[in-house]
Amino acid sequence: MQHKKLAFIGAGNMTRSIISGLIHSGYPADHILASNPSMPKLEKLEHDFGIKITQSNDDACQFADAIVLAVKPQIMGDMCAALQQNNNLEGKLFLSIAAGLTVARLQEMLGGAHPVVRIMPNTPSLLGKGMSGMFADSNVSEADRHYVDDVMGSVGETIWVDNEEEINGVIAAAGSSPAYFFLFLQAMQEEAMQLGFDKDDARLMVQQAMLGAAEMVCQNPELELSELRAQVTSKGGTTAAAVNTLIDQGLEKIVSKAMQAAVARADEMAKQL
Ligand SMILES: NC(=O)C1=CN([C@@H]2O[C@H](COP(=O)(O)OP(=O)(O)OC[C@H]3O[C@@H](n4cnc5c(N)ncnc54)[C@H](O)[C@@H]3O)[C@@H](O)[C@H]2O)C=CC1
Ligand SMILES: O=C(O)[C@@H]1CCC=N1
Repeated sequence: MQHKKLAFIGAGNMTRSIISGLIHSGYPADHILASNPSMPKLEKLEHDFGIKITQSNDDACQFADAIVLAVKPQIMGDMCAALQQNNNLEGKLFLSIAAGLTVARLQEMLGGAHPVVRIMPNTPSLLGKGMSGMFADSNVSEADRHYVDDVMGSVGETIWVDNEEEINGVIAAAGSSPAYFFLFLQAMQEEAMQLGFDKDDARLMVQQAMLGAAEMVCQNPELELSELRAQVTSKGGTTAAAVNTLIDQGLEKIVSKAMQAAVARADEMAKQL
């Protein structure tokens, strides 16, 4: 992997996840810098990964060849305005992980047609099990696309989309979706407790079932998901009773509506921000 000087502006959950992956894949710590207004998260990053830290976004900008914009979408405008006012941004590559901010909007915020890659990662990146969907602006070079693919590949799987609107689909399918699974597990844990198990046993059962199911999905790419389901479902048995209830109660429609709501919210954020 190419080792550009890489700065993260905003040292929150996603920044920590990506830095952790980079360090574990051998990216030199002295080529990574994170900036944040307050010190505690920075100090933890410095302690855990040996990276450089600063409370000044301008210092971060001056250090870097590539800059990850990793603040909440709502504060991106003010942050970028200060960045472009105080620094020469020519020649820098920008990576944005903010939901709902288009490349055009980001370039407006940065005050020029700088090369921007939009990335939609997810929190399992923290464990190296992330999923990132990416879109590159037309003025991002092939070498820089490879670089960004390597960066995000250090924390999980990557795909590229050709049309920027598809990033909102990535949000629905991967960025937000860990939360859907957590909700499903939470509902299962609660019902297992109703069935008489204590909280810990209830959690152990549902989490282990999900882990095993996920592994089966990943290790059998040639099998359709419906086939894996069929393998558990004995005719006239207990699984059929449960799965038919989920289908009859409209699970598939609910999932579809939930994902559409995520896309709609991303569209709405793109108009507001
Ligand atoms: N959490 C998630 O599952 C995902 C988050 N994202 C995106 O990642 C971005 C960051 O999200 P998180 O890491 O979850 O948020 P977070 O709240 O954990 O981190 C944001 C950090 O930015 C810092 N910050 C605030 N103002 C700043 C400024 N002016 N300059 C520098 N740093 C500043 C905050 O102190 C905080 O440490 C967001 O834009 C979000 O849309 C994208 C995909 C998944
Ligand atoms: O909820 C959000 O807006 C962000 C983007 C995807 C996951 N978290």
